[in-house]
Amino acid sequence: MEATTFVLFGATGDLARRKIYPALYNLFLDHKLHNSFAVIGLGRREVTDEAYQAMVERSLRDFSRREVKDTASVRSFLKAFRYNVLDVGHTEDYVKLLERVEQVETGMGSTPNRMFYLSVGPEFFEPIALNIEASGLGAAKGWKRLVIEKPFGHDLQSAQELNLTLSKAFTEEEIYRIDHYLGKPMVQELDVFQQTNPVLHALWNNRYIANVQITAAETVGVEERAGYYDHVGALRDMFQNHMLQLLMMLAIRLPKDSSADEVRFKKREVMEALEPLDEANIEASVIRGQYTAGAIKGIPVPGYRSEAGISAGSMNDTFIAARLQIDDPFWKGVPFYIRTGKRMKEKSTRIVIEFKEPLKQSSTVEEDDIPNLLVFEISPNEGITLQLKARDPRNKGKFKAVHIDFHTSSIEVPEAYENLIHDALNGDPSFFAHWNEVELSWKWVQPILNAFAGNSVPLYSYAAGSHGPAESDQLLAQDGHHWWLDAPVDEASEITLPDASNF
Ligand SMILES: NC(=O)C1=CN([C@@H]2O[C@H](COP(=O)(O)OP(=O)(O)OC[C@H]3O[C@@H](n4cnc5c(N)ncnc54)[C@H](OP(=O)(O)O)[C@@H]3O)[C@@H](O)[C@H]2O)C=CC1
Ligand SMILES: O=C1O[C@H](COP(=O)(O)O)[C@@H](O)[C@H](O)[C@H]1O
Repeated sequence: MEATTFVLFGATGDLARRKIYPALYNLFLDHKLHNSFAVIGLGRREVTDEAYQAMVERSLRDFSRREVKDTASVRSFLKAFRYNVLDVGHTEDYVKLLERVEQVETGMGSTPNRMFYLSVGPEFFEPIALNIEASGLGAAKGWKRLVIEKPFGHDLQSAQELNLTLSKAFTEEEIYRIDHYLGKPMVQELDVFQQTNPVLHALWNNRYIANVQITAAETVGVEERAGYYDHVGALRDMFQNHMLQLLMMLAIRLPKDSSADEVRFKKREVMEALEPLDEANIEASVIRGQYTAGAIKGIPVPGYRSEAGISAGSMNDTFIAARLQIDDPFWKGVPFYIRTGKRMKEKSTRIVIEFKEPLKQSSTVEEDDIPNLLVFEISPNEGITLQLKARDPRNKGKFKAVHIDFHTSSIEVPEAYENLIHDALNGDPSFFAHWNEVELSWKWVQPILNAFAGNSVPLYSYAAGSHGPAESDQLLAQDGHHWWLDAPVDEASEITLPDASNF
């Protein structure tokens, strides 16, 4: 870790308060911040340094996963925070910012390494990057890095344009594109499990795996974000970035101790091997859904079109499920089923790997079908479960499922933003999205965007509190598969593996 000036655009915003300050605080408590570490928060509001520090402190109390009680350490942490007024469009504000940054760096007596964190709306990414370059803020003796939040573009063309503009001020090596799913501890473990466990390594291919199911289900609706979400939908908001990143992390085959460059190269290979969809036949592989009124944990909730700020005739997707195929020697013939949606039965992000049954004659789902599954629980719970089919000693001729479980408590593991900010401060890009991945993701998604825009794909409805449209079940059923581990509707929302019995 080196001395760093952390220049935070959007310092008074929601993301900064909910994620960035708590993450920095936890890094501070874990002695992962350099002694010469300063934050300069920016926004249009007139805020004194003291008021800014009080706001940061409040955000720790409201959102930190750790109890904030040791006032001496909180005070010591807050000393690093200063605030400057800056309106993105005012070039003179960048000149004032440069003066402040230099003053702080001189005070610390440190090499001026600068991390510019853009926690602002996407319409500001380009002007900020260009003004950093024009004002000289980016010309310090030390390193400079740009951390950029999603969304990275609205479609393929706008993403390419954004990247071109950013590249006028920052090289690819200096750009850290945040995809917070890549910061989730279990996602960071995926390649390690596969690389370091000979059993998993040997099974990680189309000879043994029947299908892979990736789910990110949310119980929340559009919340306060109608203006953003109604123009974006589940495809852009979750699928193009988080879901495809999960697919890449699961499907890459890496040699042990791979470098960041190798990880990114292999992810790119996965995206290049993803079979493109035929725009004229998107509905064969993609299910688009929108929630109607229903109940979440027994509490009635309105349908999407009745949410505040959503137009009555909105055709926006709040759910998407898709079948993807990777055309490479390891994965050819293994369907990857991906789904994500708002207002679903439970909050759960997980990957389920279903293994093939060597002796099974037919591919249809049988009554007492007990599959061999490997389940990665990513959030909100963290854990891994191996479900094995075994003989039931009390019930001759029958089988039962046995489970090998490993689960951690959420207090024990760092949050995604802690991992990511720590990596960016250390110059480790392994868990950030490289431009190649982002561009290939948009390229793969673009025919679906076009089909949605032209309404050539049906928009199926699903009741809030369900597992999505019935057609998403059909997508798997036609291949002889079904989604595993969906919690029964109208029962507790905890996921329970069927017939759980631990060794
Ligand atoms: N909130 C979240 O959970 C997530 C957010 N993101 C992304 O992070 C980014 C920030 O989101 P969020 O914090 O929710 O947004 P907010 O609207 O809560 O905050 C926006 C911030 O930008 C500042 N700002 C707005 N206009 C200007 C301007 N003209 N010049 C300078 N500063 C300005 C605001 O300060 P002021 O009003 O004082 O100028 C405020 O600090 C977005 O790109 C979003 O997509 C990504 C994932 C999750
Ligand atoms: O990026 C986003 O992610 C959240 C879901 O994140 P999670 O960590 O809670 O799974 C989603 O609610 C939001 O719409 C999207 O922009």
